[in-house]
Amino acid sequence: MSSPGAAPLADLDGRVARALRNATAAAAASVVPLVGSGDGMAVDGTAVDALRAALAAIAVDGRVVAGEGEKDAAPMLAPGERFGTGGLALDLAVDPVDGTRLAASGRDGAMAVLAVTGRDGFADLGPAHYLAKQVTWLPDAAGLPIDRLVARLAEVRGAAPADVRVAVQDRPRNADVAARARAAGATVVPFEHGDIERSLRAAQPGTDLDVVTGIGGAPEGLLTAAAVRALGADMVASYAPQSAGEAERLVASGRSDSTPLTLDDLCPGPAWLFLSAVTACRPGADGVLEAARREARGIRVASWDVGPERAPRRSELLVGDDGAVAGAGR
Ligand SMILES: O=P(O)(O)OC[C@H]1O[C@](O)(COP(=O)(O)O)[C@@H](O)[C@@H]1O
Repeated sequence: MSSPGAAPLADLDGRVARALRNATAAAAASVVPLVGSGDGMAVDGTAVDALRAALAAIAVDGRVVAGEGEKDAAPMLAPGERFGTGGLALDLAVDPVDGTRLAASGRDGAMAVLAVTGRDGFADLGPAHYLAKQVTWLPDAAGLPIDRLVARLAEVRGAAPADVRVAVQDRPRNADVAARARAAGATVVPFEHGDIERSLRAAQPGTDLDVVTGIGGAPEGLLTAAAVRALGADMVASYAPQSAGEAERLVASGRSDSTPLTLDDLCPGPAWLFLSAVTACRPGADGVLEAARREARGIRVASWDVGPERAPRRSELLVGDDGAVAGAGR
């Protein structure tokens, strides 16, 4: 959480924003040869190396606060790692590939994704690997019991409960919340991996999803919170340890799984999220971001980003074999 007196970062220089977006493009491009390889560790390791190299050259005083990988013992950018050549103080949450197993098996929904905010602008989740999360586009609605949330969304949309679509990651730990959403009359949309992609859609009205709920990865929760903040949507979370060891570490760090984390706790100030598709992704209502693919002049990558007080933007980029990124005119 923001340290007392820390001013939230109000703006991001356009060059820094482009460099952060391009870092995700470099990561996505780096794993193109590994899509469908079956080797998830190689996917993560290659993306981490590409991201680390790209981040090193950005003119910021950067600090990693959440880098997905610890719970799966996968290569990762480690919390506390510094990056950049100096300048604006930024904190970074990053998942070099959300959907590693999707990329390794050549399925849709894998993306390189990072989010930034000002120094101390993300919650410190300590040793948490998992969070219970609820995300919805309806402001001030996250945290309602799922039956009341479904009823409220149906009322606001002037729709039947069955038209309210609730995405739940298909895991035994989420069976109860999925059953409660179904009992409330909602349509439950199970998914295997990629709760950031689903949360981005649930955080925007007019997509195929109204809610994401259930337990998923903790770093993904901070990335989601940054986007939810930028999109003006709502989110709550709580610690949800999935092993005795995780529970013990949480308690030892002074955290309790009964502590609700609101959006103001998770990401209180302005935040920016940048992503690039590894395989085809759908971050919003405005169609598919195509999978990164090799062309004669380099690897074409589709990116998407969102920041405070502006609509999401899409860009097409070309990543050269030297890692240099340029706009890709057709
Ligand atoms: O697969 P688990 O252990 O249930 O963890 C859930 C998390 O894993 C993912 O499905 C995939 O994450 P990674 O590809 O980064 O490992 C996330 O979207 C989700 O938050």
